[in-house]
Amino acid sequence: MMAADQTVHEVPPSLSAKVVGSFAYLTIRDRLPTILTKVIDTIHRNKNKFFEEYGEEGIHAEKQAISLLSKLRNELQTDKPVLPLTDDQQDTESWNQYLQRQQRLQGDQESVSWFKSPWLYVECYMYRKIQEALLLNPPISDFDVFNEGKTQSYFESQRAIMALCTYLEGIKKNMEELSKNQLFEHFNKFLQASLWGNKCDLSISAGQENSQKTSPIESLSSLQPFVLVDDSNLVWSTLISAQRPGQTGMTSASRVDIVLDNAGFELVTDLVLADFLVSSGLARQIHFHGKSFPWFVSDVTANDFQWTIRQTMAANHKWMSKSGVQWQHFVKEGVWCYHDHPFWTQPHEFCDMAADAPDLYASLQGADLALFKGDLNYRKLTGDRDWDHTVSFNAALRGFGPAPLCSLRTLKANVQVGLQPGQGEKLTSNDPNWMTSGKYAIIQFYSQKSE
Ligand SMILES: O=P(O)(O)OC[C@H]1O[C@](O)(CO)[C@@H](O)[C@@H]1O
Ligand SMILES: [Mn+2]
Repeated sequence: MMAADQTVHEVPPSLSAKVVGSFAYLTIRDRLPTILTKVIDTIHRNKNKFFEEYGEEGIHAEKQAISLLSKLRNELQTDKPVLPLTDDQQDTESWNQYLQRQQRLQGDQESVSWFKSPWLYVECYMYRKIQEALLLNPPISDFDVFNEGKTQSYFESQRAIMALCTYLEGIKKNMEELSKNQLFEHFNKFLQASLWGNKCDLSISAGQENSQKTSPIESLSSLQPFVLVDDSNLVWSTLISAQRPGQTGMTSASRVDIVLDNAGFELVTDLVLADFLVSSGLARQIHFHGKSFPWFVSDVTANDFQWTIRQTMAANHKWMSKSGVQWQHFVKEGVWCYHDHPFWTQPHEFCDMAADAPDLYASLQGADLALFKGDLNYRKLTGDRDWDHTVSFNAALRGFGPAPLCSLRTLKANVQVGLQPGQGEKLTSNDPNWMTSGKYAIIQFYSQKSE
């Protein structure tokens, strides 16, 4: 495949639990069953709530859902074949077609199964199966099994959220007087705060509490050495080059899309960044992309998005509530829009988006910049494959590039490209878990325009 660097790259195999002892193997053997057990426990703990709301039907649904999830956990732990979905949802057919595609790719020697098939596929499949177990048991179909963890992560990050909103409102007070360099300084701080906000996902911790305790802005400089790729200058110049001459000097016409990741503290860092981009005139509109159902323990759904804004508005803290009111206003005025296309809760590599979700690809082409938050999005951007670390980001994207894009990711899975020769080896000698600990991060940019 031809890449900007003209190097021909063999497309490596998908990461999978076939490699015994690998992070994929340990995730499927240990963390996914733990997450399923916590889901079963959460449904059981809400038995009385279901009875109060739905009577005997609620109890019956609880029992049915738990038996489906126990069966799923057993199938996972005994490496049974992956089965087609049986609920009648908008995406059911597409999921079952993807299963057939995996079976064709794998050949009919062995069935598509938890420990033999691509990690990305089976991990995404588990979260879709959790949704199926609920959808097949109305009236508890829209019960969010991960809600408690997400709201807890928000409440346990209060001090960090107060610090961030205070810093933001302080900047916005005299935004007019800021020089371009000062604007760039603050932009960088908000971009990095959004980056490190990604440390707080609840999948890597198998649902264990993982909120932000330290002051997000003050800790940025001490975290800088852990940023392995820093293309923030390219992100800045993309925003600046989207400026258009207006009546009163340069005004922004740019649309920035943020493909969200986790709720709780991370979402607040994304909303603060989005507020700064609009209030500073660096962007005219922000399009947020969330998940259409509870996903990967802590990923943002529409409920989480609205709840977080309402909760911030209602906070007993002057600058938090001021920020929340502003965010509600942005949503009302259409300056901020929220979308949740079903493609984001499917297992596809993003290089398949143009073919499998052309409407979403076309929508992203309307952006001047697309920010992809988190580890799972990076796995999908790079196809979750065993690339050599020095392969270029562009090559690993395999043609995906609807708009200038940037991944803001803390490393929590063993795929990383676009490093300098020897950089990966040096990291491995210092810290064998550098790719999965969440200690390191990247700000990695790509634009077809820069080819
Ligand atoms: O919320 P994020 O940053 O996408 O992280 C998701 C985590 O879940 C994983 O799938 C591992 O279970 C990894 O991708 C990552 O560790
Ligand atoms: Mn996530």
